Amino acid sequence: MEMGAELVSATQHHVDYRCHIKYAITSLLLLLITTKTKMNLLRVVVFAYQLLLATAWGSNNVGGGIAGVASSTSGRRHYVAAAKFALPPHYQRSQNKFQLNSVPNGGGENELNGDGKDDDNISNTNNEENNMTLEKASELIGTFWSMAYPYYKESQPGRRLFYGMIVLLIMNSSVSVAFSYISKDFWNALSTKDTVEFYNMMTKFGAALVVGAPVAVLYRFQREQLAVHWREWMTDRTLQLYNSNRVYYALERDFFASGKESEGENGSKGGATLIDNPDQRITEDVRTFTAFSLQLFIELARSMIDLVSFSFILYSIQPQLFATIIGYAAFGTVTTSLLGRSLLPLNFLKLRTEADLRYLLVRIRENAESIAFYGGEDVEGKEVSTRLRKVVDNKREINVKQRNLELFTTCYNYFVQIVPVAVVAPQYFAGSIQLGVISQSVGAFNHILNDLSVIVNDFEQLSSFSAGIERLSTFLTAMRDADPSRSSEDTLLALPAEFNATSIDDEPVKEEAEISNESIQLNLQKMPFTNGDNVLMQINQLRLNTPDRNRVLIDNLDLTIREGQHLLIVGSSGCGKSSLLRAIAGLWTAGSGSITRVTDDEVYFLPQRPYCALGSLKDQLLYPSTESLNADDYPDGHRLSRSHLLRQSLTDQDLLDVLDMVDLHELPYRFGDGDPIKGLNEVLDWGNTLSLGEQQRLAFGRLVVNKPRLVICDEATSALDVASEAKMYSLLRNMAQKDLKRGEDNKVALSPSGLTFISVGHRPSLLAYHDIKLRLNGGADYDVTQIEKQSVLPQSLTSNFM
Ligand SMILES: Nc1ncnc2c1ncn2[C@@H]1O[C@H](COP(=O)(O)OP(=O)(O)OP(=O)(O)O)[C@@H](O)[C@H]1O
Repeated sequence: MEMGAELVSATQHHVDYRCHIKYAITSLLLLLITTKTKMNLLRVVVFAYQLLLATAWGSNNVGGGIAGVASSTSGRRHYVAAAKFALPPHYQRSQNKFQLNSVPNGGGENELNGDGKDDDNISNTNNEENNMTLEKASELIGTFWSMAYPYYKESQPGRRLFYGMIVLLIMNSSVSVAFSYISKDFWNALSTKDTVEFYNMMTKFGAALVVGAPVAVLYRFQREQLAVHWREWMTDRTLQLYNSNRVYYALERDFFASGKESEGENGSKGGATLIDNPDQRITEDVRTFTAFSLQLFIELARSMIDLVSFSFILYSIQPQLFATIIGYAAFGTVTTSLLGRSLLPLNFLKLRTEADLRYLLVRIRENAESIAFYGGEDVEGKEVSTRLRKVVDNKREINVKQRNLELFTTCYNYFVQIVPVAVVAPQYFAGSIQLGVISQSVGAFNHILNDLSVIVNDFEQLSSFSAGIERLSTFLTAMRDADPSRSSEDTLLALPAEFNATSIDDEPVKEEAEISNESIQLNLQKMPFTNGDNVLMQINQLRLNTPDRNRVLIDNLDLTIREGQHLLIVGSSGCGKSSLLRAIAGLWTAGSGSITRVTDDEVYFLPQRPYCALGSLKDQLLYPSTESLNADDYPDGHRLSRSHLLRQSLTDQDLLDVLDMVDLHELPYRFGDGDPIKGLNEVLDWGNTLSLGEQQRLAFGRLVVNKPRLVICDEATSALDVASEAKMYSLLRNMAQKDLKRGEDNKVALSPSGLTFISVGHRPSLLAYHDIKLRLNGGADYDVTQIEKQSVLPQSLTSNFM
């Protein structure tokens, strides 16, 4: 029962004798909360509550109200304290202790700074930097604040939930206090054998239960509601930042280009912070951050109230005990911090080694077929064992550190029983105080120590939490750095000014995503950007490096693509054909020169292996567009991007026609058991169901639906036979010419002013569909030629589409 549990919990609090700088953290946090923000309401509420408590004690004035409280609580405490002497020396955690459960957290020192230091080796970080200095602690609190505050600032439902929780927290604490009084009087009545008072207190207890139980339940419910809402908001915000301007790609590109993946390392390279396992940061780290922050806040708020009250009590009983408690707490804090400091990087490693192991297993699952064909189980199994070994080694090391830490904390906890008695014993022997005062002193001393005991009690969890804060902030900082539309002045969770930056103005948008000196300048412009000439893309003095900047793939490239001029890029394998397309897409930015092209919504890239999204066959055709965007489908505060709304409304029959155009007319019949509409809406793992050739043809169908002006194909027909390839390119040429002749009167509307395509490929048959050929020979060696007239499209292959 909740109330009973509160009583037991309140009692256990007195037994949980461990110390620490909750003073420091509490005051810093509350100082921040009350000064850095305008949370006057919170200040007023806390103050009012303290006033309420003081008034309550004043009205209960039996030989001094406050001493009365001490007396009433210390009696219970004394029993339990005595009982604890008989217990084995281990932590006795109260119900409300922070719980990270098994969710690991971490943040490597090598990552934490984000200052470009190439301190890759995590073990090297186990040094001075791991000490929790005051400066670092305040920096940490600042970081914590920058991640926690935006939610409460921006989300109105979040604020409502928070204030509701504060009110219920205060009510809940008041209920606990009320129960402690009722309990005191109850036991007094029992000890004095006052039958009338005993039954009177029984009645009061029942009445208090009727009020108190719902309050306690509602308080917990409100807390959970807030935790869920906060997590949802923060995860969604993190995801928005992750998806904005292809930040997710930039992070992966830098991480893999650094070669860290195979080494399982982390760190920074060329000024960019390398991010391992972003998926885990978005899910686990955010969840732990929000959940633990709330628990911490609640614990601190409670402790603050407690601390103020009982400090007063202790001081009024024995002033010298006050000095002792501060000294004892300081001693415990320093020693625990020294003994436990190596847990911080170990906790970071724990998170990463587990994530690396999981990542490998996911990779094996995704590539199951290839591995099975190769019979590569043994090789994969060896790598799994290696990663598992790292997980286990790390856990063993943590166990050893924890053992050492617990040796100290256990002794420390035992000593807590003796210290206050030792301080007041001389006065007792001198006959100036009674035994009861000693019991009061021990009770109040223990109570305060418990309030001060965050670090000793929860060092590992706090260290995990602080590592988690740093890990998350490193991730948020890296995302900010990787987003060209955000500046280092932006707060960590601020959405970019232009979400999914795609220029709709006549002025070119300049994207300079590279952090180091040189980067390719990508200018996006509404087309046509050269009057009368209809230039779709212009490349000037392009030098293209690999992301690690170790190689120059293309140098001094100048190229202009006009509307209707279809370009074929050829060259030997590895010369940089696909890389050029990546640069055009804005994915690779290492190098110099400029690329000016039409805006992203006018361009469609067809990779060699098309991506099949989760969803129906219809969704595959529409990808990446969607028929509607509804704000209700997204969490509170989500900013909707409009750039991928379908430009035209298409009926199911239109989509069946599109499938027909790409020779996939039987697909919806096959998957809909004869009913094509059913087949269109069938949800399957299409990437693993369709053959690569079918997927490539489906990708051509997407062009019809999405109506781009510039199509860029990277070996997009490699899995097709020559006849099918001809059909796909005929469709492209048809789309390029049709509208120029006829306007928009087709059943399935096509590009309003034609379509131009650029292809990369090896097959000579491709020459027939293109007008210009760019041959890359490596570096600055390239040539651009007109394709000979004899490479005409065979009529037999195109007649279906013209
Ligand atoms: N992430 C990367 N980091 C460093 N080098 C890379 C990266 N990706 C590709 N490369 C290298 O860049 C070079 C060009 O690759 P690219 O994919 O552009 O070749 P390609 O001309 O398209 O070859 P193919 O015809 O075989 O597809 C290759 O030597 C490749 O090894």
